[in-house]
Amino acid sequence: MPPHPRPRAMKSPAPVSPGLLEQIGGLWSSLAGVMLVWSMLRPYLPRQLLDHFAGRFLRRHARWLVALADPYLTVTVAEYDGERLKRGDVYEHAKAYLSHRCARRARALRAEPARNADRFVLTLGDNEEVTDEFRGATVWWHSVPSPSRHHGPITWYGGGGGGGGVVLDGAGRTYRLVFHQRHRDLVVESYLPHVCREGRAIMAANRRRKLFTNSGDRYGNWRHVVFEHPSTFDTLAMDPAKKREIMDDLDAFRNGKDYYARIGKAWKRGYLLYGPPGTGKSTMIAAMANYLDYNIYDIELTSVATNTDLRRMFIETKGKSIIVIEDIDCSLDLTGNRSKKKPKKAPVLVPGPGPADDDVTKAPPPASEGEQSSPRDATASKVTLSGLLNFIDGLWSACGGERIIVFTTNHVERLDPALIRRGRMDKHIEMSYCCFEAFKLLARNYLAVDAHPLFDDVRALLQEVDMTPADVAELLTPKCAAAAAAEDSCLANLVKALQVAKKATTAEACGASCSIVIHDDEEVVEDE
Ligand SMILES: Nc1ncnc2c1ncn2[C@@H]1O[C@H](COP(=O)(O)OP(=O)(O)OP(=O)(O)O)[C@@H](O)[C@H]1O
Repeated sequence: MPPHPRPRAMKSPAPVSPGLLEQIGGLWSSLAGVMLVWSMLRPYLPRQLLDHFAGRFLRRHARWLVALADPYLTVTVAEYDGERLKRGDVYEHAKAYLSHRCARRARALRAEPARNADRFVLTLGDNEEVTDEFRGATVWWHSVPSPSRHHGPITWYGGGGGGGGVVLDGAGRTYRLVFHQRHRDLVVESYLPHVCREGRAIMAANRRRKLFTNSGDRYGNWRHVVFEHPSTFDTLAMDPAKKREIMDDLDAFRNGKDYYARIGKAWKRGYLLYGPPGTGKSTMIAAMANYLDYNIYDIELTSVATNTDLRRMFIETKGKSIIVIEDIDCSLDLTGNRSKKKPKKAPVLVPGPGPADDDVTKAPPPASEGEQSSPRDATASKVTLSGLLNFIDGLWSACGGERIIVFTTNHVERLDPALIRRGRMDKHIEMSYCCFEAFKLLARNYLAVDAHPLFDDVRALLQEVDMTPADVAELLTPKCAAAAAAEDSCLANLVKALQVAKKATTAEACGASCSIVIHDDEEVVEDE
């Protein structure tokens, strides 16, 4: 690289005609005349004018000479753009395009996992070169490895004649595209957009949904597994009208790129899911991801050291993703300075607003009475409420776009109003106890029944008793796959459990002691 033009075939020299010799002689005498006039005029011309003329003349002719000697131009596509904050989209597209189009012809390849877990994708290995044809033009792609492991900046330089380029200082791989200068317009205006378009389509086809987590990583690095949760809106038991409303909201968000641009809002949306344990908050998140075909980033806030780490983690997330903080009331003291209430799991916290970046240097507040059992050591999270607010809707939160942020909590009343106000958490969804419509869906999914004589009993009891969808689902699960008429026994057992729960509620209301035991053999027994 760059490619060498093919040597021309040798020909025997043609005899020089006398006319040509005469022309060359004339040219020389004209040139001599110009030089003579120039040397006579030169002492009378101003110095600046001479310098200016000489500079321009030399520059122009140097470029011309370079282009004559090397007519090939170079475009570099770096793995990291924006000073290494995130991997460049163009690089990803080029990589997908090359693995699809050209990797078959390459000799050095790298294997990466594909959508289907049993398969892998081959990409260009380091220093590998392949050719591609586009509308009659030949171009060359070269994969340049990172020159060192040292993390340094990317420096761009403008180029003349041979084109621009990039100086890499350990900033990831680079693809170098080389082509003849006569194809410049074709490459810039048609070929590169074609590469991006094709690459994007290939990436979409190969995409495997991923579940990312930072859990257990003090430096806030994302690790992922393939996301394969089977929950969908079809299997999610909840009031159908409410479900439809959520799906419409998600559709509006997914198709709302232009709308968000028009109203000047970052393309993101916050969902707050609240309700008792077992009402399907996590199940709803999985259904949302499956419905939108988005990745999930599950943030374990107590594993994030500082607000700066939180911001960096956010920047590293990609578009088309759901960023989740589960049980947010347990993660931090999110009441800021407004309340003395302590978080359930009591991680170390730094109260108060304050700039997001300064928190690294803040000393943790002294442990108050009752907190001695959870020592505030150096490894504790220093993420603050202000850092979290910044994460949700600060300036950085707008980068990338197409992100949904979901908080879940069992205790919505414990959260600071600033955290969940509209605009931050745009949609508040209460996940409540099982209603009859939700039960019907569970009965259809778990037992394949749409109607049964016991349905009326279940309807009446669910109006009086609170039972979570998780409990209903458990009672509707046949304990033996081969059991005949499983629906009869499961539904009967559910009715019994609801009756016992109703009695317990009544007894509790009148102060009597009562406990409910559900034995493994599915018999619901009441102890008084
Ligand atoms: N609405 C629902 N529809 C279908 N299944 C449900 C629903 N709610 C709960 N389940 C069942 O109960 C199990 C637990 O539900 P899930 O973890 O989603 O509840 P949660 O509200 O997130 O609980 P927690 O607050 O304890 O995290 C799920 O695996 C699912 O099988």
